[in-house]
Amino acid sequence: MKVTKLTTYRLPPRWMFLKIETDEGIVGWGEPVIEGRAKSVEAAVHELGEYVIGKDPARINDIWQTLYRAGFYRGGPILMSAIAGIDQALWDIKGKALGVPVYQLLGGLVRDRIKAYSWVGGDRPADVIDGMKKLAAIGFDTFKLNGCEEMGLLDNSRKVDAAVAVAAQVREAMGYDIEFGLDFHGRVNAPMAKVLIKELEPYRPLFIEEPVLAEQAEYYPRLAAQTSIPIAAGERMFSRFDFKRVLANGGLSIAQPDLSHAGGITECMKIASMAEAYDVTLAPHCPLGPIALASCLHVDFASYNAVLQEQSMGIHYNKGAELLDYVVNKEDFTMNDGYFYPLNKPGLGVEINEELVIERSKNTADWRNPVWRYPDGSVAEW
Ligand SMILES: O=C(O)C(=O)C[C@@H](O)[C@H](O)CO
Ligand SMILES: [Mg+2]
Repeated sequence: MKVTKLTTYRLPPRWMFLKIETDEGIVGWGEPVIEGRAKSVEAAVHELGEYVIGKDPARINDIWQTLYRAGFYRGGPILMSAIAGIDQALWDIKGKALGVPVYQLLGGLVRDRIKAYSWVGGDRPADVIDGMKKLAAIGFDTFKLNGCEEMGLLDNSRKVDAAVAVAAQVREAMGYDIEFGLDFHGRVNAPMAKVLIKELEPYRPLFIEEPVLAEQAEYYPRLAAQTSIPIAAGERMFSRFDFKRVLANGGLSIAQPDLSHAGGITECMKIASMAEAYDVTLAPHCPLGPIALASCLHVDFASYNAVLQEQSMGIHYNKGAELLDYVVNKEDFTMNDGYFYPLNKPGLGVEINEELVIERSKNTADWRNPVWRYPDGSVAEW
């Protein structure tokens, strides 16, 4: 079998799908994207496609290593997201060619279901209680919300109290029947992270995500030493080489590689194994679409240390399309009592409505995240 063509579709809400065709008629789908830099990743996919067209799609490891090493420069969000989408599609092809779901090719099921969590509250989480109650009514008991709005490099008690008040309201309204992670989203710098985490301790969030930016990961062990709240990070780490120093330095309790940013299934399986060696759990980051989610699920069902799966149903970014809009086999993604179950169809197990993808990819908007600024006019981390 040989790869014959790569086609990319940028489409609402802010996703990109990649279709890889072969000379035997088997097609694989991947989801390479960096939210807000889709055109850059699209260009990278087609540059890297030169190393894929004409090759045997079964040789995933050789193709992955070639894509990573052959161009001299490596790593980073753009190239690793392009590799991720190509890798996902190659696994999809391999599973379809052999007639088995990808998790079987990764060693088979290590669990029967994986707990999902849902976002509530949007960019400026004020009233998250209604959202939690609606989702709790359909079985969710685990949520994630932004831990704060803009937080100045040195901010005042009122801003800290406003952030902590949201966590207090959640516990007041929902008690301990639910769990919630707080995503600091990289908005908080190290001095303020120490202050904010200390004030949040009494409300026992399940984890604090990106307490500081990945480029400040040397603070993870220091922050972990001051709190019992588990530290989570990984969406802005793009290979096992980015994770290795963070894991070795300690402080991380939950590794959150993104299957569409960190080199795909091949790389994230290696990251999962590295994390397990350091007694770090796995909770793949996934605010994206169905192919990214399916790739996460196959890794979850083959990785012992997988504990939670993010999914984008109802997420505040999904304007213009929802998680399963382009999926034919929606029923396979049903979340019963807040859990996902294995995708058992051959390959990734996602049947794409290609006609709708082609239609919706025409003239699609090029999503950008908002640019925030502090009161003094300087740019703030979003
Ligand atoms: O889902 C998360 O944990 C996020 O932090 C969302 C962020 O990754 C946006 O997708 C960036 O555009
Ligand atoms: Mg996050």
